[in-house]
Amino acid sequence: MSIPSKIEHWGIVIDNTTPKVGLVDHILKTKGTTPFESLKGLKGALFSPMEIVRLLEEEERHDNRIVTLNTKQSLKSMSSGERKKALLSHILKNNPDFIILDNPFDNLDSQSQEQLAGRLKIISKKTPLILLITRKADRQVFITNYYTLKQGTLQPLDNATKNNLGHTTNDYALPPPLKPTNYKEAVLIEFKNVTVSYDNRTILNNINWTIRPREFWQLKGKNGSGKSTLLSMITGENNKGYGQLLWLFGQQKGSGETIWDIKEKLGYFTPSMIDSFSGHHTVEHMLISGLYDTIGLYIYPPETEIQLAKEWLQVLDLLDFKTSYFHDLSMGQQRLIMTARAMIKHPLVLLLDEATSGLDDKSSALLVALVNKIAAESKTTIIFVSHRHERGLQPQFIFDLQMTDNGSVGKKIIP
Ligand SMILES: Nc1ncnc2c1ncn2[C@@H]1O[C@H](COP(=O)(O)OP(=O)(O)OP(=O)(O)O)[C@@H](O)[C@H]1O
Repeated sequence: MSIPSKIEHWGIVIDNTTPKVGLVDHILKTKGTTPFESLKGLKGALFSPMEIVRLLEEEERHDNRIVTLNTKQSLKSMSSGERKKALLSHILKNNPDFIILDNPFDNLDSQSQEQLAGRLKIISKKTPLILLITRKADRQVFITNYYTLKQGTLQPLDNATKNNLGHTTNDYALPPPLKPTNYKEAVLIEFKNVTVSYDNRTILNNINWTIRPREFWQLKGKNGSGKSTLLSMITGENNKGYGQLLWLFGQQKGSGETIWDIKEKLGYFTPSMIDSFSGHHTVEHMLISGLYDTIGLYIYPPETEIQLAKEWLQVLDLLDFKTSYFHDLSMGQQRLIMTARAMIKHPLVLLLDEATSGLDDKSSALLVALVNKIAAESKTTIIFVSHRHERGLQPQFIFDLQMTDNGSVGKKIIP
């Protein structure tokens, strides 16, 4: 197909209530009509988290390595930033006529965001791009036409929507735990000179990190710096901690603790937990399931737990959705519920891994407000992982993974 001489690009500002699959279908169906007249007859490619989930499933279920065919590393073992780079390179190899990019900057550290912005600018000279974005900061200079979806049709973005960054919180107190903790030690987690390597490549170099009760940490670091690796050593999912000086809740790693001993003390949320969850559970039951360390509830809960869920829903301002199905909520609402689900038992440590990725500004602000509230009103230690400078987040400490040729070193920063 021939590409028109004047290349047009579109930015579509979406929020977490926008049905993205429907939007992409809409764009593909309406190419050739306003505002996509110039795409008539052209063949597009999709760059999106949904596409990465699909490729991961291809790899997992059918051993079909589409994107990483010529590399040693599987998509699964790549960091999220590396996955995005691999997908974009794969798409470009196929020379699409236009590309729809769903929140391409999400999950990228600031340097990778700049690199991607530079790459897109170059691509934009030859290929029409349609950018779906949820964050104002992700607008690109080469895009002059911004749209938003209203009642199923795309309309030029008005100033009111452009500046809609408001958020609300309410004054309900955080519900207390059903069972108070009896943890008495001064330290919760301790890494002493911990080093992790994969395939002779050092990822984490001599990490020293002491985490105490009631602390509020942000874990930062560029893509591939080892944040997920470090977290997986805390959750017990990574066996690289064995034989190292790593203590979890007073016990040295590998000294007989079970994964359930650890899970009991942790509350954990990362958005991929929702991607892979397809059950039909009510919002109330999703919340209560955090008390059982399951995702979704498989028993009838006692009255005390139903009451507790109600109090949490009041805090979240979602009481009206108590009996709705979890999967019918917007993405922003789902993230609030999953954060509260991870917190409902008042774990010793609440781990939130990229909890705001893909959220629009308003939903991110609500989630950040909830996390700050948890920090202020509970005894739980928080570890919040995010690439973005999260506006309004109030951590006491930052653990910064700084990449070197010999793996990342960790630095404690007081913001
Ligand atoms: N099982 C594995 N085999 C080989 N390499 C791995 C494996 N797991 C992680 N890595 C590599 O270790 C490095 C750190 O990955 P990790 O996912 O911990 O980074 P990250 O800081 O969480 O990145 P991102 O912000 O992009 O998610 C990456 O280069 C990744 O490719």
